[in-house]
Amino acid sequence: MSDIRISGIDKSYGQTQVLRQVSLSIEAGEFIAVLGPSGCGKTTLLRCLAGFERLNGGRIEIGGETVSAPGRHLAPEHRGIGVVFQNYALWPHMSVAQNVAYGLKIAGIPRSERNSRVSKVLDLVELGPLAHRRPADLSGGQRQRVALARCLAMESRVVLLDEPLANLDVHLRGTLEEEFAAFHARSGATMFYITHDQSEALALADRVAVMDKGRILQFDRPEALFSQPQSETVAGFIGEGRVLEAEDIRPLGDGHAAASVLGRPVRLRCAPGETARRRGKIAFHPGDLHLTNAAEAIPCNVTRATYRGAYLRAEVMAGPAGDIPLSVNIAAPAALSRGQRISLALRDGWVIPDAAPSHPS
Ligand SMILES: Nc1ncnc2c1ncn2[C@@H]1O[C@H](COP(=O)(O)OP(=O)(O)OP(=O)(O)O)[C@@H](O)[C@H]1O
Repeated sequence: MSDIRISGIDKSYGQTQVLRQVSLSIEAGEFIAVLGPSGCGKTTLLRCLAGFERLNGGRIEIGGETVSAPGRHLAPEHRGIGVVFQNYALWPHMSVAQNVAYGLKIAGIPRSERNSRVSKVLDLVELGPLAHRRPADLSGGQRQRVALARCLAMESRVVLLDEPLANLDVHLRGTLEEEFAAFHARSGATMFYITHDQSEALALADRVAVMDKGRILQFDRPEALFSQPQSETVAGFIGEGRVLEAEDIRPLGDGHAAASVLGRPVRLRCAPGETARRRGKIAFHPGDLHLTNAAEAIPCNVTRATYRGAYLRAEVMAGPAGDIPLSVNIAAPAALSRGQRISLALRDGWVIPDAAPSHPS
């Protein structure tokens, strides 16, 4: 079994602490993504897991075996891990087949078995006809598939992917997202995918760890990150999330709470343990705001309206003082113009828990 337990790891380079008490518990066969802005420590976390870095504290176990801990450091080649780097790390002087075979050769697999494994995995990733090409004569997507074939050939039970779609065009990214999902289904490997692109993370992963400044803020299913963020940072980071102040929050006992937002009564979702509070923060998305004629709506002034095909995107200034910027998507056909007064109703939102745990794991 290739479950991964990362427990309270710290990593510093000189005086700079890059990872702070990072803990993640990943089930065997799970596809998880680590999502965070540039410089938050994603690659460092991957390098620690792969064994390219030693820890300053904490422990990493893979399949029940301690691979990193104080006084213990298992070499990368003994961790049963495959890594797909952004630049694919292919040997330029070797053919596709030789690149895939190389790890097997180093591991001492006899030639006949090597050859049969290589041709099998190249067929799986549909590169059989290109087996004799050099990496320089392949497209970016094909090189990516060679890197995946290498993990398949090594029968890696854990595959780490470091921003594998960066630098590729939108069309190819879509195709390769499907490729990763298919690879995961076929291999049953535990996948650890790092990216700063939330659409990739949300589309591919069973669970996503949101990381900022060397810490894990929340490790959850994509839907939970979107609809039940545990902190303002996560709320603002996922899906154009917006955070606003709410007053007089009163839980109703059914997973909802009544509150006042921008001086208007609203009904929101909340955590089961939520208690009555005078003030708090709420999270919502542009799609939660709707045009309305209701008397209790939020008055707004349109500052910009942009045609987006299926909907019109409006930027408005809202609230009694007209000083709160909001974004709203209005279903087509719609016509709005700058300076127009409209009324919006907030139909959904989430009360951000007050004292958020760092993450559930
Ligand atoms: N070998 C190193 N020596 C010193 N500092 C380092 C080293 N490697 C990384 N850092 C620093 O650690 C921090 C985290 O870097 P890391 O590459 O892990 O971030 P990241 O989230 O992967 O960023 P990106 O998405 O830009 O690759 C950065 O401030 C970086 O400058």
